Amino acid sequence: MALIEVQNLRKEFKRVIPKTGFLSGVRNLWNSNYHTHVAVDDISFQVEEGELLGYIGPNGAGKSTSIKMLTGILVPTAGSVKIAGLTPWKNRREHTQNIGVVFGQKTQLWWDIPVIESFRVLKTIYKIPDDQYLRNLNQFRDLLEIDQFENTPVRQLSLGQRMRADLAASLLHDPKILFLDEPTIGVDVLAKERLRTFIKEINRTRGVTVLLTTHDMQDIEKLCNRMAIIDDGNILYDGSIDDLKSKFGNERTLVIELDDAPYRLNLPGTRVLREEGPRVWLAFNRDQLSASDIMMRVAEHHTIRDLTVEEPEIESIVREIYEGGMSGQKKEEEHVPVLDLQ
Ligand SMILES: Nc1ncnc2c1ncn2[C@@H]1O[C@H](COP(=O)(O)OP(=O)(O)OP(=O)(O)O)[C@@H](O)[C@H]1O
Repeated sequence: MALIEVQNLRKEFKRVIPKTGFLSGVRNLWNSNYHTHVAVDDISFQVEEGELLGYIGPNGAGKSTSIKMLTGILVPTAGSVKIAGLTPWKNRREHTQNIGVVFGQKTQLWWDIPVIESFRVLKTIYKIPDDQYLRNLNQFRDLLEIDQFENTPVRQLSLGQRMRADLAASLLHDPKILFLDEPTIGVDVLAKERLRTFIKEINRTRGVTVLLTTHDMQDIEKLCNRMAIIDDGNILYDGSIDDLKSKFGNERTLVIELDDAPYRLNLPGTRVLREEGPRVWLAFNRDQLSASDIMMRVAEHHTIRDLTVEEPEIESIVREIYEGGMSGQKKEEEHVPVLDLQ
């Protein structure tokens, strides 16, 4: 049995349709006109122990609502969730012992007390034995260097420091599963790298299963081997990043440096993305053309000094899926128009 089993999960929110006009403020107090908003429509997936799953989607797709149901904060309208055999919103106490949660936008720590005091409060709440607490604290001092700021109140920490403290706090009780909702949001490049290294390390060494939501595709590329793309409350894609690239990322870019300016470089099946002096970036569909075909055609008119083939960026594949859904047909028509050879 998988560690996380989600089946036909659905969440509807009732929203009041506001009354307008005379005394609307008062009349809205007794307003019983609702419309139903479907935040999560019908989601099913499974996560095996030790997996690191990226859960991504555009704003409003339903990611946070899903995470809130998986952590037991929200009760779904329909569907089922079993995590380590428990139903999160029914077995909240036992479930809380199994999970750690970090919301990048909101700290779980107490704002006005030093970080280490927050940790002590958590030690009491989770009934963490002394030896386990000290072992974990020392490891986090080592890996996250929290000793540099553990006596500082949370409100005085930088965002990167706060995220390190939140991550450490979420793991003090040795949870099996870690839910990370945008853990790198707003932090600088170096701090992001440090957080990613830590997440990878605890997944590798402790076998912690991680479900990560993020808008940063670098997080996904560097951390996850599997990703689920969600939009409008439904899963559009669930699979490996390599599969996503090979199924949907059939566009490659050939960067050619010529001896002269790329005059008359107008080849069927390619699209000029950029020109910079003697360099030109040509997009092509690798199912229809090969880099060597293009090279030969270019060599008929120019002397080639250098060339490289760039793989598709996961960022651009995901952007295309957000914009055009999963239809490969649409993407090909839009992105690789056939040009006439001059
Ligand atoms: N408590 C609520 N009441 C009414 N509608 C809600 C509530 N919470 C979320 N929604 C709506 O449900 C939809 C999904 O929201 P959700 O926060 O899950 O999206 P998200 O994928 O996490 O977006 P983002 O990337 O912007 O955080 C949105 O349209 C949102 O407005």
